[in-house]
Amino acid sequence: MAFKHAVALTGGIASGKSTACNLLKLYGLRIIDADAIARQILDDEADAVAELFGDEYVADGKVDRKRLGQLIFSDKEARKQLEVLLHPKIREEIVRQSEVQDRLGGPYIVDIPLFFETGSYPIEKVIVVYAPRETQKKRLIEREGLGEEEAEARLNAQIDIEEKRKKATWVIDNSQNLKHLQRETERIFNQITNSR
Ligand SMILES: CC(C)(COP(=O)(O)OP(=O)(O)OC[C@H]1O[C@@H](n2cnc3c(N)ncnc32)[C@H](O)[C@@H]1O)[C@@H](O)C(=O)NCCC(=O)NCCS
Ligand SMILES: Nc1ncnc2c1ncn2[C@@H]1O[C@H](COP(=O)(O)OP(=O)(O)OP(=O)(O)O)[C@@H](O)[C@H]1O
Repeated sequence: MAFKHAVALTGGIASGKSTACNLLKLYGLRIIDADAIARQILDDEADAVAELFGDEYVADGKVDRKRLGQLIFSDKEARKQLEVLLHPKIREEIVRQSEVQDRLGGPYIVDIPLFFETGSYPIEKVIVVYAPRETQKKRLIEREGLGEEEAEARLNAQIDIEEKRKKATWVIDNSQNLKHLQRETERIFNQITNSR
């Protein structure tokens, strides 16, 4: 069963999904945030994380996200293990929240960074927040203080942004400044509401 009123929002790492969602919120759209759900679930799974990867990844009962990020973006096998632990639970919670929002009617946004990678969400309309790979990399390095190599590893952990762009129902172009992103977001908000 597809979620009739849902619009998925995805993109690449640091392409501007959260920034675009904050702007869409200003138009009154409801947002389900997969990263926030994933954060909560990871905290609940601290014991399992320690068992899988070692006690050094947990301090005072909380997962050391920075340290875990360094591991999982440089080690494909570890990333797979973390995904096997978290993704079914993340999916379950997103589906639960989408059922609630679908009953309320639409449209509403489901911000899922790995929408195409997981391929497991019954949502037909998809916004891709687009910025070219080099721009993603620059913003990622600035935001996280990463080195070039670490940023490349994070980009390589996802389907390339050009591929995602081709599969979009709508593209929000975030290759320029924030003023431009505001105009893009308004344009897509109008298209979402007019397409119904
Ligand atoms: C590894 C973790 C602890 C790093 O935390 P950190 O605070 O540094 O990053 P944050 O959670 O803000 O994620 C930033 C971005 O990284 C990308 N990302 C996260 N996990 C993955 C992954 N498994 N594969 C590819 N990209 C990923 C997404 O674009 C996400 O938006 C965290 O990303 C995590 O728990 N990942 C596994 C859960 C997951 O797959 N989340 C993606 C959303 S469903
Ligand atoms: N148009 C823009 N111009 C300059 N900086 C921007 C622009 N859009 C977003 N940024 C900055 O780039 C970084 C990435 O943006 P944001 O956090 O919204 O991306 P994201 O896709 O949600 O990232 P992630 O995949 O890591 O969750 C942030 O530091 C944000 O402030």
